[in-house]
Order: sequence, then structure tokens, then C-alpha cells
Amino acid sequence: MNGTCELKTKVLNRTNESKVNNVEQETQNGQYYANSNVYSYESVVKIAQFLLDRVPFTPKIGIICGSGMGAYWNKGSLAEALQNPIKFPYEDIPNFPISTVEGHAGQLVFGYLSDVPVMCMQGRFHYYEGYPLWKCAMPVRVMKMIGVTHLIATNAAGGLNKTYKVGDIMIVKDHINMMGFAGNNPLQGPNEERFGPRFPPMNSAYNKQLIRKAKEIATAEGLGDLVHDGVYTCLGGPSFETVAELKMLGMLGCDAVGMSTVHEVITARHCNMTVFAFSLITNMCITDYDCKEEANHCEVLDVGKLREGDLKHFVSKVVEYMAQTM
Ligand SMILES: O=P(O)(O)O[C@@H]1C[C@H](O)[C@@H](CO)O1
Ligand SMILES: Nc1nc2[nH]cnc2c(=O)[nH]1
Repeated sequence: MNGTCELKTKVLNRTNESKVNNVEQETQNGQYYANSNVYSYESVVKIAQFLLDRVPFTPKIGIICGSGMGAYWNKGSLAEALQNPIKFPYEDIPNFPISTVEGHAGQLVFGYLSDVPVMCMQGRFHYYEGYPLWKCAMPVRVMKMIGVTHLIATNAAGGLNKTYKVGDIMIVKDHINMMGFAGNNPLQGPNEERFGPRFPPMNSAYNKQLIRKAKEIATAEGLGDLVHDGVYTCLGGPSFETVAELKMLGMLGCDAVGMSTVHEVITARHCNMTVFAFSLITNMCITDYDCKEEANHCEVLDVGKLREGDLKHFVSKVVEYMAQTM
């Protein structure tokens, strides 16, 4: 899919960019650990309190918009669909990182979807932007402190499973924490028991009832042919994968490959949130050395735009169902 890339030039040099390196470094026992979670429990509470003081409702559902699904120019995107929105650009939230990637607007939006109060990360943080995993996933803890019990994590991903097509939706039934194989985990460092246990299980990370129901919803809404369930893996990026890497990931049982979500889900499960996640398949992974095509971010964003209506509708229905189960 090589259509017109609707990228707008985003000014990354925001005046508040210095905040990226200006996080309060309160740690357990007053010590600083080189690779620890420098957002103490108290500093996460402070961020949550800043937001709660400015929003007249407390959402129980949090949504993370993947590439293209939260673009600021994309007025039809999921994030832009919230009713009565209250928006917080990341640079206005004390101690918050900022988004630097095209297709990630960089704001928290509180509002209503299907008359259900939600909060939405319109733009997430990625490892390749220079943020450690714990920082990429920190907003999930802010959600938890605000009162969110259910997380919907969305992403753009390359399809490895040969039965998938560009534009399909893959509900994540499991992940392979590829970066974790090398010891890189958002929970690395001293554990804060008030968030969760030292050794959280991950064998039921993705809520089975929600997966089942979401598939029913997709079928009922005429999206059944687009929807699969599969295994997602996250690599560090920003380079896309080589043919050999993709062949290996396919052999390992990965159905889709991306650069996010896994560390957010680990962090969410650590603090006992219920998780639902899906990938928009924005490109098919190239596993043929003779193929002349190349993966590119424009295509990723274009497919996000192409599917924005379906995704909005699908997520609204999932939110509606979640709210009934709470
Ligand atoms: O934030 P997500 O995981 O949706 O973004 C994917 C991975 C890279 O950030 C980007 C590559 O085009 O899309
Ligand atoms: N790692 C990775 N991330 C993606 N995000 C969207 N497409 C891709 C892809 O092919 N590979």
C-alpha cells in the first residue's frame, strides 16, 4: 500500500523537551539505581493527582493509541472521537515524558466513548525514542492511580502470519517478550510492592473473556473477516526487521511484530489491571529476499487512517461491553 503519505511535519523541538531528562529522581531508600524505576510511587501519585484535580470524572478504562490511531492531524482517529474531551499535552503534565514520533500526538485525553468515561494516551513512548522501558510504561501506572482497572492497548504491527492481510486486526492473545530475553524488562530494578509483586505471572496476561467477546463483537459489526487472534512480539526498533529476523520470529510462533505494547502490558498486569490489546496490521512482513518492497512508517500511518472508522467503532463497542462487566 503506497498511497499518499499524509505525514505532516511535526515540530519535535518543543520548548519543554528538556523535561524529558528532568524527572524527579525520588527512589526507594533515597538511593539512585542506574536502571531502576526512578518514578517512585509518590511521584506517580503526584502526576495522577495533577490530572484528577482537573478532570471532573474518574475513568476506569484506559486506552493507548498506536501509530496512526492517535495522530493529531487525523480528526477521525479514535482519540479524536472522545466526547467532551479534556486534553493535557504531555509537556503540560509535570514529570511526563513527551512523544517524538509522527503519528503520536502527545497528549492525554479524558472524555466519553459510548457514554463511558475513558482516558486515552494519544501517543505513546517507545524504547527507540531513548526512553527506558519503565519510562515508556509509566503512564500505565498513572492510569492505575487514577482508578483505571481495564487497559486497551493498541498498536500498529507488521503481519508475519501469512493468512493476515494489510488492514486486518489481530487481537493479542499472548506475547513474546523478546527484549526480556536479553534482561530488559520494565519491572527491572527494586520492586515497589504498592504497585505489585516482585514476580508477576504473565500466563494469563490477556483477558480471555474479553478476547472471546471482542471476536463476537467484530462478527456482529461486520468486521469478522478482518479479525484474528495471535501472538505479538516487540522489538526495540527503530529499524524494521531483516528477512532473517522475520523468518526466525515466524518460526518462534509470532504472528505480528511491533515496537511497543509488551512493556505496557507487563506493567499493567503487575498492578493487576485487566488487559485487552490488538494490533492493526499495517504492512506484511517481508520474508522473501527477492521482494523489492520495503517497510516504511508512511505506510503504517496511511493504513491507520484507512481503518480509523472501523477501529473507532470496534473500540467503542469493546468499551461498551467492558463497562457492563464492571
Ligand atoms: O506505537 P506503535 O507500536 O503503534 O508504533 C509502531 C511501531 C513503531 O513505533 C512504528 C513503526 O512504523 O509503528
Ligand atoms: N517492528 C515492527 N514494527 C512495526 N510497526 C508497524 N509495522 C511494523 C513492522 O513491520 N515491524
